[in-house]
Amino acid sequence: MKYYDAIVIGAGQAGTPLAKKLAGSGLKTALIEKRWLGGTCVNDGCSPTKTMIASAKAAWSVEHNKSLGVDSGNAKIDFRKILERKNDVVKKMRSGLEKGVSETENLDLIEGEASFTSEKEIIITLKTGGTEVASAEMFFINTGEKPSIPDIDGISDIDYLTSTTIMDLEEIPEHLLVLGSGYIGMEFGQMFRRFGSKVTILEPSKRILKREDNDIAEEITKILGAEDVIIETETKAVAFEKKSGHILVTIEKKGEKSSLSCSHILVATGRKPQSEALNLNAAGIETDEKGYIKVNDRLETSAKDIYAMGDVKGGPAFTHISYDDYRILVENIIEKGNASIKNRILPYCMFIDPQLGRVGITEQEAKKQGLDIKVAVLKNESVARCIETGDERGIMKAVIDAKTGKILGASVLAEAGGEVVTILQMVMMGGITYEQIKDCVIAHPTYAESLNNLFMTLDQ
Ligand SMILES: Cc1cc2nc3c(=O)[nH]c(=O)nc-3n(C[C@H](O)[C@H](O)[C@H](O)COP(=O)(O)OP(=O)(O)OC[C@H]3O[C@@H](n4cnc5c(N)ncnc54)[C@H](O)[C@@H]3O)c2cc1C
Ligand SMILES: NC(=O)c1ccc[n+]([C@@H]2O[C@H](COP(=O)([O-])OP(=O)(O)OC[C@H]3O[C@@H](n4cnc5c(N)ncnc54)[C@H](O)[C@@H]3O)[C@@H](O)[C@H]2O)c1
Repeated sequence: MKYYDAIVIGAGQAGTPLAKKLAGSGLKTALIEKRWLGGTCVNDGCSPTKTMIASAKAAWSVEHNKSLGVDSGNAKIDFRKILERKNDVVKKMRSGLEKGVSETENLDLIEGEASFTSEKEIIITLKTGGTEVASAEMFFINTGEKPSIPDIDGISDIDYLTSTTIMDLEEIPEHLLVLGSGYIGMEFGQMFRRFGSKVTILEPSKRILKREDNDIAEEITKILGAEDVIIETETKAVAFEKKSGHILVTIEKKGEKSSLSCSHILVATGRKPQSEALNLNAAGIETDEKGYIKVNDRLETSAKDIYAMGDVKGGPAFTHISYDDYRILVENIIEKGNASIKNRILPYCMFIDPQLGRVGITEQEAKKQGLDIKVAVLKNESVARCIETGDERGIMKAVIDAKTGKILGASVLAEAGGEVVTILQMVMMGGITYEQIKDCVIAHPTYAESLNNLFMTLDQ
């Protein structure tokens, strides 16, 4: 048996930097990873998708540029090159992490799957075969999530794709049917449409992107509709059948059944925690009914000296949240501070084009909470920068506390929406009021300048 001061299970967005930091502080540390360093973000999530989305944007621009007076013919998609570039980006990022970990003193990387045998001990099923037992004073769990596959008649008989396997496809699907209109469904749907696939998105709910405001969802539906992405709401797939060369899907819309044929299916119906293999009961670690590890505001689990970080603890599943969990644990464990995840402002960006940058509360959520709010809304067709660059798609809005004038949340559906919303995030952090932004001198004609105009709408 090997003895450590700290064992980190899962080399995701929190696990890898935390293992390095713990080892750097003098603690004998082990990092256990069953697959690859970098976890979902680097290998299957943010980086590979955003690399491919950049290619899809380039393809779209070829056509769009014609409206700007630049005609470079028709876009020719070299899918092999797109995949090669994506693989190179992933490899480069992953090898940077491998180098960092291997050069860290006091840190052992053990490649295998960890499972608790008691509160202080784990067994690791090694990648190379065999097992190893290790014990530690402290454990940090960062095992992330994996795609959740709905139980639909015939699904196990078809070769459905997930967000992981779709990135290794060597051909562009002729007709991609996407189940689910969350971030994954929307990003891949638009991307493959731009590569030339026919794309149909099925969403059982009344509308797409339930967490977002209705006007934002409607605008996105319009934008994707203009690119011929077919979105069917209140529609679900109820059966699949493999036919020669295609998949026959029985769909149900408001109780009416019909069928459609497609070449590929992407299941993007949500993700579930990777907590089963951990045998959490053996360590007395409590989970919720879905298997997410329960933590308090300091990321402590129900078991003493065992912490959970990132997606596996439930809540918003984003790289920057997992990374912030790492920061909180460093502050509390190494620097003996008292950091908490309470009242953390939540920003995120959905990388459809134009991007949906989001921060804080939505209008629908504010109304649900009965807050006294003002809402500022501006269409991009009246933003100088958008008019000049020839891309007037989208809308921006902010939710404001009616009494204090402070910003509670914002949605920016625009080119560089993720960047513009970050300005509002900093405004929120600084407690700046909307009147101050309205009257702030901002360089003309930038996207940021539209924030003057957004808040001017409240004077009208
Ligand atoms: C297609 C896609 C696109 C995304 N795009 C974005 C984006 O643009 N922006 C954004 O902020 N977020 C994005 N996300 C979400 C983001 O990837 C995750 O929130 C982020 O990676 C944080 O994950 P994590 O640190 O909790 O764990 P992960 O990164 O998932 O890492 C967990 C690691 O633990 C390992 N592991 C699991 N169980 C065990 C075990 N028992 N023993 C040893 N190792 C184990 C896994 O192999 C994995 O390497 C995307 C996700 C997907 C799927
Ligand atoms: N840009 C980003 O930050 C980004 C990008 C991709 C993924 N992510 C992360 O990954 C997580 C998972 O994304 P996701 O899109 O898989 O999940 P999601 O929870 O965002 O969306 C899933 C969608 O599938 C629908 N659905 C459920 N069951 C269905 C069924 N049987 N058939 C059809 N539709 C069904 C749901 O109604 C929902 O709209 C996100 O919550 C996000 O945190 C982030």
